[in-house]
Amino acid sequence: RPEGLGLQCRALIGRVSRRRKMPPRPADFKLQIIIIGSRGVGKTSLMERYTDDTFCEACKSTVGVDFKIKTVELREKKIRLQIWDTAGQERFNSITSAYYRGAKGIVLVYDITKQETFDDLPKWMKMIDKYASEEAELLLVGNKLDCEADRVVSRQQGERVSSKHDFPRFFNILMELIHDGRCFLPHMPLEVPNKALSNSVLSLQPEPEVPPELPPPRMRCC
Ligand SMILES: Nc1nc2c(ncn2[C@@H]2O[C@H](COP(=O)(O)OP(=O)(O)OP(=O)(O)O)[C@@H](O)[C@H]2O)c(=O)[nH]1
Repeated sequence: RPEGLGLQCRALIGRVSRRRKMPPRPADFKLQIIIIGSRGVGKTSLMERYTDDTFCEACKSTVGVDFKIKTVELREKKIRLQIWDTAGQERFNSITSAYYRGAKGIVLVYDITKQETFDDLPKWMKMIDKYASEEAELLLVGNKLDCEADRVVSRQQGERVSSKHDFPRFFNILMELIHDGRCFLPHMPLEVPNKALSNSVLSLQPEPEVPPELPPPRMRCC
């Protein structure tokens, strides 16, 4: 064994273990996002594609709620996203509505190939008005753009809904995350009406880094 190798190894191990002890830089912001919309529009698929880059072709319906965490960098700020995926079935509304309050961003999804999911939007808007915080920002998303041949909801119809409601709180944070490229929903074909971006991410108050609330038992499997 060449002389000094043992020493070198020890020195390397020392360096590695010192590096391991370095605590990760805490997030500058914590952001809770909730994904809502009718059954089967692709809420879980959006979340899983975003957090794990996976796509499940035959997912089971979500029961209650599920969540995932992802940390992203945006404009040199570290943002820890806690993404809540909710069941689209009405019978879970009493459970899912409890998760609206803490959300800073709400992604409301419909399926461009299923008229009824678009017709359900007013029902979801009522849920938002009733349970979500006034400051929450909303993003309307038409999903399953890869099924263009089966489209029944036009882009203009989506645009009309967003302008009819004309929420001042529409889009801001979430649009920034999308436009950042690396961030929210980068791989999925989506339809989001075009609106100006804002500085709202940077105007958020920093929040202390606390562990997420305990999730409900995971009752979903793919
Ligand atoms: N073609 C296509 N299929 C999709 C897309 N997103 C989701 N799906 C499929 O649509 C089905 C429903 O997807 P989910 O993600 O489970 O839908 P969900 O909104 O979470 O459903 P619930 O939990 O019942 O509310 C699954 O078979 C997915 O594979 C998409 O963008 N394109």
